Amino acid sequence: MQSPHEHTREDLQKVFDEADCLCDEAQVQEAIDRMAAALRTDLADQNPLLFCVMNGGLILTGQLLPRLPFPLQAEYLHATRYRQETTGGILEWKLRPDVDMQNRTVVIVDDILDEGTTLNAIADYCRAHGAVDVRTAVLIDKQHDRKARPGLKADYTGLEVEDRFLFGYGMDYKGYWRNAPGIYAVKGL
Ligand SMILES: O=P(O)(O)OC[C@H]1O[C@H](OP(=O)(O)OP(=O)(O)O)[C@H](O)[C@@H]1O
Ligand code: HPA
Repeated sequence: MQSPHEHTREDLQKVFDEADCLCDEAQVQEAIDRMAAALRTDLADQNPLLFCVMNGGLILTGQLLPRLPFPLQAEYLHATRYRQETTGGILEWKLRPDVDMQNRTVVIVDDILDEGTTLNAIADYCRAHGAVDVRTAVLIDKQHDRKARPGLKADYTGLEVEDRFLFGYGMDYKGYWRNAPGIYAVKGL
C-alpha cells in the first residue's frame, strides 16, 4: 500500500481538477431527499437499527439521519475490500457490529454498491445474527455486469452511475477526496 506522503498535494488537486463531474451537489441532495422519503415511508414505525459502513458510508449516513425524524438507533461497522486500490479484494472486517440485532429491522448504509460483495457479506452477517429484516441503502449503484449476483440491487438507491472509478460523497480515490462535493470520475479510469 502506498503511504499518503507519496501523493503530493499538487497531484491530488490535479486528480480533482481533471475529473469528470457525473452528478453535482444539487443532484446528490435530491437523491438523498428521495432516499430519505422512501425510508420514512417504510421504516418510521419499525424502530430500526441503522449501520453506517465505515469509511465510505459516513457522509450519506450523516446526511440521511437528520432526514429520518423517527425513533431509530444509529451504529457503525467497518468492512473494507478495496483499501487504497481501484479493484476489490477479499472483504476484511475491521470492526464487526457489537450490538444485539435479534429480531430487529436493520438498515445498512453505504456510499456505493459496485460489485455488491461488501453489502452482501454485511447483510448475511446481520441475518446470521438474528436481524429479521435487512435493508440496504446506497447513494450510488454502478452500472455494469460484474455484480456478485445478476440483478443485485440495494433496497434504496440514490443514483445510477456509469462504470468509471468514482470519488466524492464518501467514495475515495487512494484514500482522498471522500470530501468532494459531488460524484466525480477519475480521468482515464
Ligand atoms: O460493492 P463492492 O464491489 O463490494 O464495493 C463497495 C464497497 O467498496 C467501498 O469500500 P472500501 O473497501 O473501498 O472501503 P472504504 O469504505 O473504507 O473506502 C465502498 O465504501 C463499499 O463499502
Ligand atoms: N470509487 C471508490 N470506492 C469504490 C468504488 C469506486 O468507484 N467502487 C467500490 N468502491
